[in-house]
Amino acid sequence: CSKLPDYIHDELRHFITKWTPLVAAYFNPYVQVTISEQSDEQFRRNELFDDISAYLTDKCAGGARRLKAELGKDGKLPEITLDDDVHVTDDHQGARVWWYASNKGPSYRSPGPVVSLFPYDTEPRLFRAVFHKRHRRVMLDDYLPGALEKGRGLIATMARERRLFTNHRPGNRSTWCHVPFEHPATFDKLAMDPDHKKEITDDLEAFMDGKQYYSDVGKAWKRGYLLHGPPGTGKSTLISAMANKLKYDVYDLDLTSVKNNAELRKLFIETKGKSIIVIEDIDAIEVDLAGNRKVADKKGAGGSCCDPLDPNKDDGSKVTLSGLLSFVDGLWSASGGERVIIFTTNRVDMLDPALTRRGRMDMHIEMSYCRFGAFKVLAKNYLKVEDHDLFDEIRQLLDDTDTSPADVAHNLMPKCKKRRRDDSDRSSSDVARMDADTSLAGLVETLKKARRESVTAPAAVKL
Ligand SMILES: Nc1ncnc2c1ncn2[C@@H]1O[C@H](COP(=O)(O)OP(=O)(O)OP(=O)(O)O)[C@@H](O)[C@H]1O
Ligand SMILES: [Mg+2]
Repeated sequence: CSKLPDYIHDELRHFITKWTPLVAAYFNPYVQVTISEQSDEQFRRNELFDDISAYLTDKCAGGARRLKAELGKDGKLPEITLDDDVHVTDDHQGARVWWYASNKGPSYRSPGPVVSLFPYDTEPRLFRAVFHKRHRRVMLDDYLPGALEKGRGLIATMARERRLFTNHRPGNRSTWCHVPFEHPATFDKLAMDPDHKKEITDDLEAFMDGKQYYSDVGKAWKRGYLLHGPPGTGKSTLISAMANKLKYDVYDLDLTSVKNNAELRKLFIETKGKSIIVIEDIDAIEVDLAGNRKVADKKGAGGSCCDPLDPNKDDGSKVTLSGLLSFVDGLWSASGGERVIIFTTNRVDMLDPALTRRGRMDMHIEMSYCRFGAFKVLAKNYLKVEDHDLFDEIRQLLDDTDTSPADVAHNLMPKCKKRRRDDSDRSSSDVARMDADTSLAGLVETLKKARRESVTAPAAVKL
């Protein structure tokens, strides 16, 4: 209507602008239903989008002209989904529906009245069903509910591949991309003090079974863990073991590529339930967060940081500590349902007190240097050895030195491969025993060297 000639006076222009779309809609015989990826009502991902996606993948993919294939879990069978901007048709009781998959937002309109089940606010992906209006009743009352239910059933029964997400910024927009999550870590293989390990697994089990408890006490069904310890002590490995135990997806959030709190909120909203959100090395991004801490101090942790007088105010150009904390245990933390939030750090003492204060994260887990209990797990994993003549000496050396499980594991690994190449004609149990002897002897030497160095190191510092 902006293209109407200038000589048309305002009243007529207003009339045309108001009535043209309505008249066009009246005569358009087609109805559209859109199902957006994002529900703006609940500020969470729209689960119906996933249901319909599963339904269409199963039912309609054969009719699509362009399909998107991603490698399935075993790396062989492709997982087929509709590519963006293609359509497929589906028939139900003599009525035909055209399904469109689109990544375009509000500007993407085709003529006809729109029944929007889940309206959108910012460029979500969406599915759009278009059908003749004489089939309106059968489509809305029968076909669509049936398709959604079938999709939900498919999701429930499908052994869904779990995913590892990370955020990135193609263009000027922050979004998640993913790869299959295939880390083999389990609690059985994790080298740590057995009592400590049991404490963590008990906590996770209580969380998994805690739906009713969380609802009864009026708490959001989420759990926060702060993992701290020196490099190579197994923090990332523990996260993978947790994800495998809970059967959750993992969202590895890189805060350095998040522009501001609004973008952070959008990323959180886009995460699904039954997921672990991880922010690794939180101490490394402390510079930005600490700057904004001054504001959080004034307002109270987790409070607003929009102080117009403060140079560190949330001016929409950065992620602030209070912005982050509002997802950890503020109002936003309840969005999206069952989830775990994990921070990791090498330097817990350097963290902002707002992050470490009591009650902020539900559990602080210290991953420590390798002592004998943890070593026994590694010896079993790598060498299949549960006892050995060198164990007593190794116990003493591990008590005397601060060696990370990663370093111990490194000592148990490479020599095995070397020996196997040299000794292909020996029996496998002989080779395994010799591997163990060599690796453990090598470990003893490494630990002795580390002990010597740790004794001389302080003197060197004084000089
Ligand atoms: N507790 C452990 N149990 C089993 N394996 C471990 C453990 N700690 C370290 N490892 C081994 O060492 C490697 C490095 O460990 P990991 O990446 O989990 O350490 P990290 O604590 O996350 O280190 P960083 O602080 O540098 O991120 C792992 O791939 C794993 O093989
Ligand atoms: Mg790590």
